[in-house]
Amino acid sequence: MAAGGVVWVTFPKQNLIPPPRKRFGRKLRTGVPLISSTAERAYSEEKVHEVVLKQAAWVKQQRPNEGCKDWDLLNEAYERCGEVWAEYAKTFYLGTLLMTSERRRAIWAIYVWCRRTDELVDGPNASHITPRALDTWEKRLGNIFQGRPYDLFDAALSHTVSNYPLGIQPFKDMIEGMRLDLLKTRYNNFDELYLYCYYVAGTVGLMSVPVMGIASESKASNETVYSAALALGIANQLTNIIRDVGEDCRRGRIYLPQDELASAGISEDEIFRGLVSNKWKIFMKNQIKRARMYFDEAEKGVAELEEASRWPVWASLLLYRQILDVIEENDYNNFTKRAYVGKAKKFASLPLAYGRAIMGTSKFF
Ligand SMILES: CC(C)=CCC/C(C)=C/CC/C(C)=C/CC/C(C)=C/COP(=O)(O)OP(=O)(O)O
Repeated sequence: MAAGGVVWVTFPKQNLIPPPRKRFGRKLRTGVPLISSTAERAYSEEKVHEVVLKQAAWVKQQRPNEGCKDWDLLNEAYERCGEVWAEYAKTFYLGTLLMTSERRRAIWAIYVWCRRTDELVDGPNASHITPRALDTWEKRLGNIFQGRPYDLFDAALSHTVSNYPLGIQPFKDMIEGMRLDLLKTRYNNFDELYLYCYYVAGTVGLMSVPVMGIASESKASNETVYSAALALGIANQLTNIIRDVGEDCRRGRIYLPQDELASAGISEDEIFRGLVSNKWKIFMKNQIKRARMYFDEAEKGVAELEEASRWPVWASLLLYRQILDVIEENDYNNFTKRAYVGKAKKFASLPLAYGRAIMGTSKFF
């Protein structure tokens, strides 16, 4: 776990540089580039250096009189992270809006790095991504932690890891999850699936705690709080997997445990055909039950967080948990119906989340 490995780095301000826009492949609706696929595939250390020099020159050229105020660039870096996060994480974005601004920015920077990492194997250029590209990404991660960011998004994270006691291990583990995802399209049993969920989402829980903060009055051990955070990541990912069965199998991936599918008598052919049979419904009920168990586990830890972080965490927990309710309402058709929590429902859960946050427990609300 991340709790022990605290890494402090000094952030070198002169490295705050904008990304090489032209090289970015994918653009979001807001025009924000997300990942530089060509660069990810082809860049070498020398090329990076060359790009960095070009960018530094660009900065000077753009702001000749201003003398390139690093603080402005840093703000821009965080703002861009916010834009990406708003575009991508519809469910979690709302929760981050409830945080203090400093924490919100840090969480955006962390989550955007996670999103970009995920995008390497899940995005439009995924077919070009090799284990070597992930090695390069990991090297770049090391540079971020040493205060040598490559682009603007990295710069925000570099600043964040210098501001909060974040360890590098969960970030590395997430890259390991991507390595796994490159090679693996089936999971034999829940143990294997759990490991995958840890890599791709449990790690996010571990990264979040140092930013959210543990309440000074909390009597719980660090392990308890980190376990709850890990459980929330696992619960979210299991929910995600249950929600996206149809979408994933169209990409040739089945994350559901093979042994459990076999015991339920469900064949791959039925999954590919999107058959919502009775046995599928029973199987789904059990998968949902397990995801809820992890949510329950996570709930126990929220009250241990700093007060200002409880509401946002409760909000995102309740929002994501509701996806499971929608799957039930959709009568377990997660092949062609996307379980979606509408805006009205989302906003309706905010007072409930607030109530839980101030009572410090889930009992009364
Ligand atoms: C409970 C305690 C003690 C702390 C909280 C620790 C936290 C914040 C844990 C949450 C970790 C987290 C946000 C994991 C992400 C997992 C996940 C499945 C993300 C899916 O992201 P998207 O697919 O982009 O989201 P959408 O469903 O909105 O599309």
